[in-house]
Amino acid sequence: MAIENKREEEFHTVFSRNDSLELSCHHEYDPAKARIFKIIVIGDSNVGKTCLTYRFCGGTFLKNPEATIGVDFRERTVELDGESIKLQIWDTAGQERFRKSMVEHYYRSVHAVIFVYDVTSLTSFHSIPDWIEECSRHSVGPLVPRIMVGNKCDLRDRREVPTSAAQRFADSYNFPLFETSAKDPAEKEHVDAIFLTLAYRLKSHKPLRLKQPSVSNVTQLWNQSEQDEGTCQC
Ligand SMILES: Nc1nc2c(ncn2[C@@H]2O[C@H](COP(=O)(O)OP(=O)(O)OP(=O)(O)O)[C@@H](O)[C@H]2O)c(=O)[nH]1
Ligand SMILES: [Mg+2]
Repeated sequence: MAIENKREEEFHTVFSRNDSLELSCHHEYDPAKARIFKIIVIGDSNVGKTCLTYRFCGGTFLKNPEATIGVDFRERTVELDGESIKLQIWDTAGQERFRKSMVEHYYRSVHAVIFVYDVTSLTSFHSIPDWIEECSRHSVGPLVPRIMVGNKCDLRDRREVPTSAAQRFADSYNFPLFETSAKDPAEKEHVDAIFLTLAYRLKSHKPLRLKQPSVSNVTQLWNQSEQDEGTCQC
């Protein structure tokens, strides 16, 4: 299914700021209902995790977000090949003091992990190994898909993390890499595509196959195309 053809009405979005974790710590399969997948979004404070998840679930750029405390839950149900898939997205806190009591919950029964850095912050990029390490420490299995997202591509003049360096790093972990902007309206579909790529991956339980190192272009992943000379869409 092409992203471009996806109709807005196929999406059902629910927002919740929810202190209860009970809902979120299991994965159940019921053919009568949407399958639920838990995706955690991890990375330094201020990289744009909240704005990215809000962009995907709400379709707009969240102005003046506050630092996330603990976790914010967002959900979006998508229809993929006739099946409803509910993506339950855990927008985690980047600040240590706001996350320390929650970390165990973040990783429990997680189905996919999105590591986010800010392309204008080398520091946030250099933190990614620490986030990967935290993930491993919490027994997230090797088969749980992980992707990397470099956010704030709209700030072209302030870029500190070259695509080539990020791509080399991502390749060394065998993670697909995406660069995007939660802010730039022109990137809306790309943000959708990043999450939907994961959704397809989770639905099919097949590994993402990247034919050669490149900044991942979702359509290529989608079609498993032989010609994946992907470039940043920013
Ligand atoms: N220019 C630009 N600014 C962005 C983008 N995404 C987020 N921001 C800004 O970056 C700041 C931090 O965004 P958040 O989404 O709150 O960051 P976070 O990673 O959730 O931070 P914590 O909740 O503290 O972990 C805010 O001022 C946003 O407006 C983007 O794509 N481009
Ligand atoms: Mg946040």
